[in-house]
Amino acid sequence: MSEPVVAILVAAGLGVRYGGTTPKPALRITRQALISMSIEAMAAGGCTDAVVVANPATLGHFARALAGAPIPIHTTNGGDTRQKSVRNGLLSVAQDERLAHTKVILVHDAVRPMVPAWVVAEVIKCVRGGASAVAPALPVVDSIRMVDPNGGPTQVVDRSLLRAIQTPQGFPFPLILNAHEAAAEQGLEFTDDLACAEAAGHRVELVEGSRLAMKITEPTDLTVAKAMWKARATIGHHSGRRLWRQRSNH
Ligand SMILES: Nc1ccn([C@@H]2O[C@H](COP(=O)(O)OP(=O)(O)OP(=O)(O)O)[C@@H](O)[C@H]2O)c(=O)n1
Ligand SMILES: C[C@](O)(CO)[C@H](O)COP(=O)(O)O
Repeated sequence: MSEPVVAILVAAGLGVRYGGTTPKPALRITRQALISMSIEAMAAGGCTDAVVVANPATLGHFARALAGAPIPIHTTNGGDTRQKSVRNGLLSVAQDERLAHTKVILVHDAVRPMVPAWVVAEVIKCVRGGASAVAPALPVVDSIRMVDPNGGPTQVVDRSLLRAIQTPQGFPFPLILNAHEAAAEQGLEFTDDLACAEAAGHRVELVEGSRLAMKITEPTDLTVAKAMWKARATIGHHSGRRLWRQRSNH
């Protein structure tokens, strides 16, 4: 049997910025819940198993979505930060007799449901090729300024050097497990797993991201995502690649 490629899907957030009573990963862009689309995207890109990290109180909302998944699903409880939720997912992989042998692990926000399979496949390929920490990234398109917290003048930032980081982020399994354990021991907090691996001394690599891998954070994002999903054949892959080639210097 071929070795597993495990996707950890973090789905235990409170969705404070989105509001409402439905857990964000149970919202819908199509007939499917966001969590369901995210799992299908991971499977389409080459993942063999998924670990869904969720709060026990909201797991019922995901039941139907998880029942129809194309790959085996494991579940575990979330923590009170994204980082703690990821760590719980990693520990559950380590405790599973079959999954513990995985070499490649992906960590994905359940609320990035439209990520194309080619992005997922590229992250897996890069880790298999020897990379320590991989994430999809996009050039920034707005002009950027840094504000002074003391009310001083704002400063322009060279946006050609900036990248917006997406998920899934990929790692060799023992490397990211150890990095999370070290962060927990030292009380370090990061906004993503790439930064966690980097703090443990590992080199970060960026691959081309996609506008379709947008994160559903606020209500407007769902409206935008619905429109993008309808137009997905024309989005991201071509225009995104052109932008990446012209501006990228990673
Ligand atoms: N304690 C947490 C916090 C976040 N997440 C997950 O991490 C992803 C990215 O988080 P975000 O979009 O910020 O979701 P929320 O934390 O739910 O949003 P908010 O910060 O507005 O409460 C989401 O899939 C979310 O469910 C998680 O599993 N556990
Ligand atoms: C992991 C992430 O999606 C990468 O861009 C991002 O850092 C999550 O941030 P959030 O504030 O937890 O949504």
